[in-house]
Amino acid sequence: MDNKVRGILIGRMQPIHKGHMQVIKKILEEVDEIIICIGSAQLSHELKNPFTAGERVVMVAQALAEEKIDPSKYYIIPLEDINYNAIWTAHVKMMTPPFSIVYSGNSLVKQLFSEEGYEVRNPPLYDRLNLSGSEVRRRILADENWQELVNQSTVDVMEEIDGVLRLKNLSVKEISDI
Ligand SMILES: Nc1ncnc2c1ncn2[C@@H]1O[C@H](COP(=O)(O)OP(=O)(O)OP(=O)(O)O)[C@@H](O)[C@H]1O
Ligand SMILES: NC(=O)c1ccc[n+]([C@@H]2O[C@H](COP(=O)(O)O)[C@@H](O)[C@H]2O)c1
Repeated sequence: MDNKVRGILIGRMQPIHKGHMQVIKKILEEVDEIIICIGSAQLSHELKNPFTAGERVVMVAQALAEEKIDPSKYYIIPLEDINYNAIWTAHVKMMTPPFSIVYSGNSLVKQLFSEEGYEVRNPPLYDRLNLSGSEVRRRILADENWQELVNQSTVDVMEEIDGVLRLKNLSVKEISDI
């Protein structure tokens, strides 16, 4: 198709946070273009996966714009899960521009792509104690400072979609379902 070196980063981005942003910048030092794949696109309105694929696309796009990352350097692709791990890499390949390097810290993702002969790189984890989607969601529910873990544009999108209230309602529902 062309001879650009592309890397792919797959994560649920529930929501995108400053750890994702740092790793995206690091990957862009190593490849011509990055494919940012928003995983488990079919999931939303769950405590672990509160935001829709569409909302996550907006959060990712606006955070990248806020960081002034050249839009010609990335693709944002939502990707649904499928039931069959053995053919998942083919599903990813079908839905994305061609890529040769896979960046992931997820052992299953690494195993599936290595078995298919892809080069797999383990990107560094930045301030992992604080920079994770789980910690952002925990702080939202605990009324702690989650805003410092994400870009200002993500705080703005959360406000637009009433994301804090959604998460709190989901946690009430989960407790009442027990
Ligand atoms: N702090 C971080 N530093 C660097 N990369 C990160 C960091 N957090 C996540 N990533 C990258 O994002 C990918 C996973 O994305 P995902 O959105 O699932 O992140 P997460 O923060 O671990 O989410 P959750 O806590 O909701 O499970 C990982 O494979 C890793 O490459
Ligand atoms: N069979 C499948 O659909 C399959 C297999 C491996 C990973 N995935 C997805 O890839 C993403 C990996 O992200 P994490 O590194 O955050 O777990 C998740 O959305 C996960 O569901 C899907």
